Amino acid sequence: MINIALPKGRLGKKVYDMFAAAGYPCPSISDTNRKLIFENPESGIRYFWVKPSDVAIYVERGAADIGVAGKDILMEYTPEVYELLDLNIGKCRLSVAAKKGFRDNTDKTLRVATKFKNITQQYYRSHCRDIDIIKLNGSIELAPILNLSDVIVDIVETGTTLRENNLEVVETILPISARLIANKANFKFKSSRIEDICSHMKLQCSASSEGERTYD
Ligand SMILES: Nc1ncnc2c1ncn2[C@@H]1O[C@H](COP(=O)(O)OP(=O)(O)OP(=O)(O)O)[C@@H](O)[C@H]1O
Ligand SMILES: O=P(O)(O)OC[C@H]1O[C@H](OP(=O)(O)OP(=O)(O)O)[C@H](O)[C@@H]1O
Repeated sequence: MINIALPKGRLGKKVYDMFAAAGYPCPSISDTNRKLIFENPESGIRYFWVKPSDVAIYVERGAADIGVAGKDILMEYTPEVYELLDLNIGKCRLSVAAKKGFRDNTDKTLRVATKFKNITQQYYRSHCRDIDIIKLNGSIELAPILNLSDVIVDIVETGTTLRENNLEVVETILPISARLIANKANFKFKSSRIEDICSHMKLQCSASSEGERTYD
């Protein structure tokens, strides 16, 4: 049996559709009821719906053999997993953004609101810039508007949230996409099965590429 952690939410359906098209469907799967585990005994595949930021934990600890997580999550939490494949979906960027016209041109400690504490710390350390991190869990764009922070470090996909709140990208830190990851020990025990899944998924990546997005 191969246990696969799927991210709930905006990535979930796209990711499952890729697995199904790659030859690993699970007819009973649904994201509209409260069931979390779905099994296809014929193909020996079991899917779990997991909170996106938790996928890497399930995989790292072996509760799932493989799973799909955004590069943002992998960079932030650096789980001990194998990153097998860039699925080329869930494309976005992690960016520094601020109110239109903001310039970081004083020596004052910069106040940065973000969900991504570790990436933010690393980024500003590499720029030798003193910062005060304000850890938020959502609606990050509110922080500079209400003067809770000077800038934010957050995900930008279409740019709509920034635009509708009169913010703009200052700098891009990291391009992001969804990655297929595997538990290190389970990969050894189940290598032929997992490699098989990986190569079938790879064919889907090239077949169903989202294409290049244009950003603001
Ligand atoms: N517009 C976007 N906003 C956030 N994440 C995005 C976006 N576009 C693509 N992604 C990718 O999708 C992944 C899952 O995002 P989603 O918003 O579904 O989860 P989340 O609500 O941020 O996760 P959690 O509930 O675990 O905090 C992100 O980790 C990122 O890699
Ligand atoms: O560039 P866009 O297409 O507008 O997407 C970016 C927005 O989407 C995410 O928020 P999410 O919808 O996950 O809500 P949140 O504020 O609760 O994190 C992200 O944190 C940005 O706010």
